[in-house]
Amino acid sequence: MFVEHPAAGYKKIFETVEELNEPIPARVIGVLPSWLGGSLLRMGPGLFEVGGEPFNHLFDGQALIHKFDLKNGQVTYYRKFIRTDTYVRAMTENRVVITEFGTAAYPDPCKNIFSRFFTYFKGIEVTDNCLVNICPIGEDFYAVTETNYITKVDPDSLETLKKVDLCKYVSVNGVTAHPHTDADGTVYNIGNCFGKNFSLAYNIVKIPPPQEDEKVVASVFVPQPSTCSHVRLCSSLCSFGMTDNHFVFVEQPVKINVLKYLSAWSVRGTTYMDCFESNDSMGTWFHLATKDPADYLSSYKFRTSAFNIFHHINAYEDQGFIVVDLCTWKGHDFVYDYLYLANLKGEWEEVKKAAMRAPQPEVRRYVLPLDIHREEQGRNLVSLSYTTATAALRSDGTIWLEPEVLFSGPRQAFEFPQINYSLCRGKKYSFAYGLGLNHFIPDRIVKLNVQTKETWVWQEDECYPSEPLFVPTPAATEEDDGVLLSIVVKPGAERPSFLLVLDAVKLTELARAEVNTIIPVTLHGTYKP
Ligand SMILES: CCC[C@@H](CCO)COc1cccc([C@H](O)CCN)c1
Repeated sequence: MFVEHPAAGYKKIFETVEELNEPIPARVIGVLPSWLGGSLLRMGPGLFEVGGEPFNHLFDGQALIHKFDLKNGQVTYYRKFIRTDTYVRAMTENRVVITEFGTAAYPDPCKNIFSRFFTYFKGIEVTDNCLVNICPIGEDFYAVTETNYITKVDPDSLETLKKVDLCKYVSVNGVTAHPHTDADGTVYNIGNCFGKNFSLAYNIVKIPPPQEDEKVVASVFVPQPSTCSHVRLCSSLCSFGMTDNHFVFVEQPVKINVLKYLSAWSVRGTTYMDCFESNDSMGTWFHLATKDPADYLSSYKFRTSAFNIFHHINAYEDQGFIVVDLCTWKGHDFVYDYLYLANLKGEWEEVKKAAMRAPQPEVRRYVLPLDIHREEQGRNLVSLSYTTATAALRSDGTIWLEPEVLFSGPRQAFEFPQINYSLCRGKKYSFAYGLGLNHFIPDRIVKLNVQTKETWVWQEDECYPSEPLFVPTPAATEEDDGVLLSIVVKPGAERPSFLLVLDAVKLTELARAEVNTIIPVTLHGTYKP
């Protein structure tokens, strides 16, 4: 059923590399589509220790931006560290200065006992380590994590341009690394707001398309705080769904302990990971808001059994229902507990053992009925012919959801999902592309027909790919007429990394562009035509 990795070659994608001073040529094998001329931009961790002090978690390494330029069948590769405050200060002081997701910074050992003591009472310095994604916003590109800091980057020179504090524009403590972009260029995002007197909310943020020389200004779009399931805890949000007329966001039973988060790490060595706690009784809630006018629909109380969710695949409206496709991890234990580097860099038998205890991955379809008449309870309200997902009214006025499983394999996740976004975002669709995680180790690329459940796989021995990005063939009308781009690491090879170009219909290889350097793990990215 799944490939074994006893040689543990995957360790190499979690090791520090140096940035490049100028782009390096890649050796192209195969034939690149002549129309494919642009840049693949991706973010990931690239520095995994400072001054001999290792980072602990997958989301701690210092942000490294990667760029594959494709032009007239030629390919070059380039990468630079983002000059974030956290990176610059770590380089200057040769130690971990800013607390990262799973690694605590300690006061400067060179300072005297008093100044060290008082650093514990200074507000926390929230990290700007934008290692998760690179997103186009209007004409600009921002490297992002999930805190309030986003970093403007030049997509050609990879120079760091400007650090932006979203708190100056909207009341959010952070936004997801997965914004949605409308056909008219409007960018939407969602974030936690643990505002004044802890009025917890999930605020949806709207960044209008750039008018002439108007600054990119965000505004809070769904102002009313949504009733968080718990008064002091809000859920960690990683992505959300957007249809033609609605936003869908899932409140998962992994909560941020706001008191801990805002108490300035007073407990020595607190990290962001220490601020999460699982709620073992709420299950998982779905929330709906309308887009225009912006309004939170508090009467829709959708409930289901507990799961973790980081990545929405797509959501669309059909005959009065909202269809929501998700990459879930069953249960309320926090999946990020299994993403410490010590775990990901372990021996293969250890990696498999850890994954046995973890929440199990499953691609699921949930269907949310929009017109709820207070009719008899228990009846299935979903009347779509093509899905077995159900929704039933309960005596307490909530609506219990049961999913249709689109893909499931023991410790085989279909994750980092991508679609033909420009054609299908918010629309009824057929194809999702994903990175296959084998006991959390990325070792294959998968295509899933979400209507028929048919799958296609690209896999090669000792190869560790990244999230596959779909690029449509110009003027294509077929949903899967295009290519998939993925960065693959093959540690034993003479040229140990390559850009893989697959035909998206059957995942057949068109070309690969090999470079003689290891490219560490990348999380998300974008293709700039
Ligand atoms: C207690 C959690 C706080 C929230 C921000 C406030 O909404 C998450 O904060 C971080 C901090 C560092 C790296 C990250 C990564 O983006 C995670 C992986 N997606 C998230």
